[in-house]
Amino acid sequence: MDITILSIFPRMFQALNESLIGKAQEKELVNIDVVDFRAFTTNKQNHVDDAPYGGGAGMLLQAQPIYDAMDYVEKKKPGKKRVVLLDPAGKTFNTAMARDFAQEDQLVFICGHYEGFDERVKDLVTDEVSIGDYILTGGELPTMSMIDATLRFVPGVLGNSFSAEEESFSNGLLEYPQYSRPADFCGKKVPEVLTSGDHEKIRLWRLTQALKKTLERRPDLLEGADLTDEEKKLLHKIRQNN
Ligand SMILES: C[S@@+](CC[C@H](N)C(=O)[O-])C[C@H]1O[C@@H](n2cnc3c(N)ncnc32)[C@H](O)[C@@H]1O
Repeated sequence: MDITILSIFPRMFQALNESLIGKAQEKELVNIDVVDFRAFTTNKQNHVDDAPYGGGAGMLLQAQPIYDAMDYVEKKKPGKKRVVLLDPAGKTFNTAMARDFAQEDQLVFICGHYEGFDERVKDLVTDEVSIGDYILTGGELPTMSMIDATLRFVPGVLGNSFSAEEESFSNGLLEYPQYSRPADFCGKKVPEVLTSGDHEKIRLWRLTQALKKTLERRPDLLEGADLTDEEKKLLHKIRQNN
């Protein structure tokens, strides 16, 4: 997979050279390029922003440097691209989107700053995406979150290929509680079933806990979840006992 990031703060992406995403680049599972679109500005002062027509606070990123940076990317890497604009007014990023992005050969992220973009930049993009209902100073951190979440679904990126599928949200449920050694920590004991060695009992316990936790904390997830008959029965039981 090829990922290109358009940003005026390219150094922020050094974090992507660490940990599993760094290893994924070393293994050539993904190639990540950061293009500083300030390099494409045509004005002498190297400005990429200007005041909004009609007045108002703050400055907007101008269309020209971003259009020219996109032309450069297209020439360097021709082909179909998913172009994601970081925008608080966009669709909220989630696991389904991460899975979808992971299928693409070429992803481009355009990071905003200041008060955002000249509206005409939106003609270049396929998706406008937000990471939540809060405002950050720029699109760099949201881009890194999306890249991290997306690459988890690219085969080979995680050491254990099953782990992405077992996480919270991947099956519509929050993850069950987990424990590691020791079995008794300062009197806080691990639930007995987990040390029983009975795999079926453990599976059932985990599923029940995941359903309970989701019902308690995120009942909205259950509304859209595609539950199996077993999950429906367990959920019914949990609701009756509550
Ligand atoms: C200060 S914000 C601009 C906010 C904009 N004036 C608004 O009210 O929607 C600057 C840039 O940071 C990025 N950004 C900030 N919050 C974001 C979020 N929740 N999700 C995605 N991108 C965000 C976007 O690229 C945005 O253009």
